[in-house]
Amino acid sequence: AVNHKLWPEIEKVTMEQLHYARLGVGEDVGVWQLFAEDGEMRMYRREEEVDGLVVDPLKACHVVRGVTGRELCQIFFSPEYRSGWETTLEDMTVAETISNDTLIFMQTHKRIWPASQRDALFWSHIRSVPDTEDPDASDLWIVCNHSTELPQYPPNTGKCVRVYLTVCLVGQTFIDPPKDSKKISREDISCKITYCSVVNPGGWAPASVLRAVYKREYPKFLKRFTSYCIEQCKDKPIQF
Ligand SMILES: O=S(=O)(CCO)c1ccc(-c2ccc(C3CCCC3)c([C@@H]3C[C@@H]3c3ccccn3)c2)cc1
Repeated sequence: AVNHKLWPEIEKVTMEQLHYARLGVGEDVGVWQLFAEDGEMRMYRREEEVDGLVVDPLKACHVVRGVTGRELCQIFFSPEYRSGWETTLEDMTVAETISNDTLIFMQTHKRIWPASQRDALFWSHIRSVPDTEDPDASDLWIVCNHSTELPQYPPNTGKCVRVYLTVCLVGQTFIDPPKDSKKISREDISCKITYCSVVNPGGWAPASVLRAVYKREYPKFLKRFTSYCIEQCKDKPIQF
């Protein structure tokens, strides 16, 4: 994929998102508001508008037991699992396969009344990176989704308004070694997740409506996604 014309952007945005995800909510610029909590899940947002459109950045931290960062990111990245966890999807197609770790998705999301229906066209890239801060720690896995353009999918031509998004999901595996050097099992592993998203709704939608949608949909999405991963992985050999 290194010779693809999008590669410089993919490299830049993915590494920027990795840095951004690793900033704690205290270290980041701007004030994060905790707006949802459920067990180990903490969901923060910042209220931001661009041209009068709500584009509230979102950052969610969670810990999921029994799956690795690699397994979690592979499920988030792979098209074949998406309909199992992305409940707001009406349609999804892989518009281009750039390489085995980089795809371009065209997705139509279900209409969320009273906003008009949205679609999203974005490249999606998965990679693992060594943890620079702690060389003993396991690799970080990241999936980065970033809006892009393709001539065969011009925006705002049909019924849907095109959203513009940048999303990342970062997973890091932690192993709690079992006693007397038994084989590591799923009870001994957990995964720390950071999910970041900025979604520009593309066309006008009332701020109050969008904020209500975000408040309702994001916690639901992350809970459903993580339980889906646990379900998918539980009877399979661990992929570190
Ligand atoms: O992480 S992903 O890459 C996973 C791949 O699917 C992703 C996540 C979210 C979106 C998304 C697209 C549109 C909208 C809105 C904007 C105006 C009307 C619809 C929303 C709103 C925030 C709410 C929402 C949040 C979570 C899940 C679905 N819905 C979210 C797209 C992709």
